[in-house]
Amino acid sequence: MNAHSLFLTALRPFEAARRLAVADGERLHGHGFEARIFAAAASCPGDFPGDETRALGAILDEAVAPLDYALVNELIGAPDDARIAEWLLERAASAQPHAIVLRSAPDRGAVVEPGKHPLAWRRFRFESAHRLPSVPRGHKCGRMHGHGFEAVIHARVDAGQDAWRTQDRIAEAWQPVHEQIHFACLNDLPGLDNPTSEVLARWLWQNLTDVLPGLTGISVLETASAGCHYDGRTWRIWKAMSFDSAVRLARAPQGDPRRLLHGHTFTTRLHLAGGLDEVMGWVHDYGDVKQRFDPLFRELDHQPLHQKAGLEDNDPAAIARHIEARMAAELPGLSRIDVLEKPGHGALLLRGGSTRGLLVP
Ligand SMILES: Nc1nc2c(c(=O)[nH]1)N=C([C@H](O)[C@H](O)COP(=O)(O)OP(=O)(O)OP(=O)(O)O)CN2
Repeated sequence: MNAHSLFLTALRPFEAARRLAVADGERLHGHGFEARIFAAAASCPGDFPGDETRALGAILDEAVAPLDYALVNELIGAPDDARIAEWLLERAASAQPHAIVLRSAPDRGAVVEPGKHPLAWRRFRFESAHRLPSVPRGHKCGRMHGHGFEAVIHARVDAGQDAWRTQDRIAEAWQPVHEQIHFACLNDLPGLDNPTSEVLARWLWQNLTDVLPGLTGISVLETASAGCHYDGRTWRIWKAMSFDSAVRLARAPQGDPRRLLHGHTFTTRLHLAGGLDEVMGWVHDYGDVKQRFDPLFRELDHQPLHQKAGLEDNDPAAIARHIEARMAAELPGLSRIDVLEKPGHGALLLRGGSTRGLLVP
């Protein structure tokens, strides 16, 4: 376990107005923003073991509070997404954040990490058919089918530039690609005869890298629960599964409601990193990840976790460790286990300690 690192994440929505000097003038407008923080578990001690995610959420809440129902320009100059995220990074300094991810609208936002260039991101949807020709006979993905795919594209914000300009550059670069893949059968496109998420992510990279300087990563979300991230060199795939469980935090002090029996709809995302199997065109079949997780899923779903041997602590970090111990041998390439107890709040256990790709999508 020594080489592993444990991160926590918390999320806080806020409503705010801002004026931005965008291409067509400086207009007052409003957003339903969402700020997400990532920090090493060691830097956000809680009041008791298992309280760390709440403690991180409290730091983020305090950081965000002045922006909620406010005019952002009164606090931050030229408040594009990256500058707001940088401001929050400073205000949440007590958690020594690894990063802040800001979403100003469902399809755009920025990522800031201390000492690094901010990134801007855009999210796009395309409606496409495909079939995977190499899967074994009877595999459902061998049939012609389709998805409402999504892609999330990250690119570096140039020094001194506004993040919205990078977001616009991403959209401009995306448009010609979108015209090829939206309302199309992916298998018909040159280079996409085996259009897995991984092959599609690489194909998008090849099509975007020359026209989008500063491109850092492409995520392809094939379904709501499965997707992959490609950074031009390596892939990371994930499969998400939800389980509904009864829990109690036995180490919470008397009077804390979390000491009482309660419950959560947990989401776990199992990530696998590696190269492509050149025949299958994938790192590992999403369906197989789900299948291998199934025995453990049955032990967690609709179960009282506080009574489960080896799972005396029921907080997301403890559950992530439990999943890691059970799944590491089952899934070679398992690189990360996320356990969220509600959307945006939970633990991320990185196997091997590398934080590459921690923040996306
Ligand atoms: N590593 C990959 N595995 C799979 C890919 C892929 O592109 N890369 N593609 C498929 C299929 O196209 C399939 O439609 C999506 O997979 P899956 O997550 O298994 O499908 P569901 O969302 O329908 O799964 P649930 O059972 O509903 O969770 C297969 N594998």
